[in-house]
Amino acid sequence: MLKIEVGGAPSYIVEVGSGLLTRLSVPHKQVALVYPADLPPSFVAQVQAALSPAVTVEVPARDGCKTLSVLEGVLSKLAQVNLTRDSAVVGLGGGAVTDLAGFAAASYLRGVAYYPVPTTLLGMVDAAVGGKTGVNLPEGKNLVGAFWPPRHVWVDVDTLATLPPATFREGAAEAYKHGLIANPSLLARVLSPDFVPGHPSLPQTVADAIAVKAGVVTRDLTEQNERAYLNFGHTLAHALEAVTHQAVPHGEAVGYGMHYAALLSRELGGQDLTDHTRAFLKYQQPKALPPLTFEDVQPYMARDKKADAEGVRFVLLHDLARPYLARVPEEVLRRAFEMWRKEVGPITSPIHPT
Ligand SMILES: NC(=O)c1ccc[n+]([C@@H]2O[C@H](COP(=O)([O-])OP(=O)(O)OC[C@H]3O[C@@H](n4cnc5c(N)ncnc54)[C@H](O)[C@@H]3O)[C@@H](O)[C@H]2O)c1
Ligand SMILES: O=C(O)C(=O)C[C@@H](O)[C@H](O)[C@H](O)COP(=O)(O)O
Ligand SMILES: [Zn+2]
Repeated sequence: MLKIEVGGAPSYIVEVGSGLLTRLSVPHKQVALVYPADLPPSFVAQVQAALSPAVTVEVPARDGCKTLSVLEGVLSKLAQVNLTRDSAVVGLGGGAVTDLAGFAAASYLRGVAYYPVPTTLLGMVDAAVGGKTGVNLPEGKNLVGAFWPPRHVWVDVDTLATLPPATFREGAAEAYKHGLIANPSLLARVLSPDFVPGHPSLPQTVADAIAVKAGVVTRDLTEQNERAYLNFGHTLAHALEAVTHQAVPHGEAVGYGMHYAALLSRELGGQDLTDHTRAFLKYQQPKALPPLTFEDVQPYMARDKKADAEGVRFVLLHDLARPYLARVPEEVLRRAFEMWRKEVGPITSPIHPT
């Protein structure tokens, strides 16, 4: 068992290990369990047996659950069973469900305890840790939400066995991102053939990727400065997700967006790290993008949460593990977008391999 402490008030522990689903326990009399409709039923059964939830709420798969109307349905279910303030919400599944369940916990009765149990690689290395919770609007990703840190996180790596390989590779994008912004040793480990469910080295790589995020959110929970670096690649990524109505999944959008951010970084005089982001795209084999112009994505990039009164800011890299925030002149954004668009065409294939 590996344990990572995340600082805060209060601090909490992320446990990484095997067989955790059957051993969950929380110090709350009433628990609400939220999970997606397509989750393997055995996961739900194991958590139900461990926690005896007062209410279980099944929600749509993927970002289909990250809407205000699904949130309303979840909150109503909690109210219908009279869940009290000393209760807890458990979110079991990928990052979409943990974002939704975390926001339900943050807003129900103005806040009850929240426990994520991530079952995707992306949820494990990123979404379940750090307390960003929320839902999407048609206007953009995660535009409504709250910082609501969990009380404890259980990362049961056994659950990755049922994850489709393409979904595993979606999560690899966020682990690779942690490598680029802070721990370059992760880069080769993520691309290694050993980075697969069941391999004995996987828990340590997952824990090291979590440790990057844990360190950042311990120092800057509410994104006053350093936390923005965790958004590397996300300005374009969120635009791709929103403009395609979530046809591009988050992890693939991040793979694409990291390559754009590496091109921008190089255009602004940074080290050329595009071989790294290109290597990641080759590994990830994302779905082909529809034909997109700069004008298609620009309105969504303008709503990025890193924007301030003076405009949008991008996370760029001077070099590996040397991130910074910068405004980028529009002509540079456009030039890099054209380079990116030319490259991602040939890299992608229209049929998503599994
Ligand atoms: N809060 C954060 O800090 C943060 C960080 C990164 C991403 N996110 C959000 O996370 C979401 C993406 O999360 P994701 O990549 O985990 O995708 P996801 O939550 O959409 O899950 C992908 C699919 O896999 C299914 N699934 C989950 N576990 C499974 C398993 N073990 N076996 C088989 N199927 C399984 C899910 O039900 C879903 O259909 C996006 O909404 C993104 O915005 C949030
Ligand atoms: O935790 C963070 O901070 C991140 O930026 C992690 C991202 O991987 C994640 O996608 C997050 O949800 C993006 O946050 P947002 O504030 O840009 O919506
Ligand atoms: Zn992300």
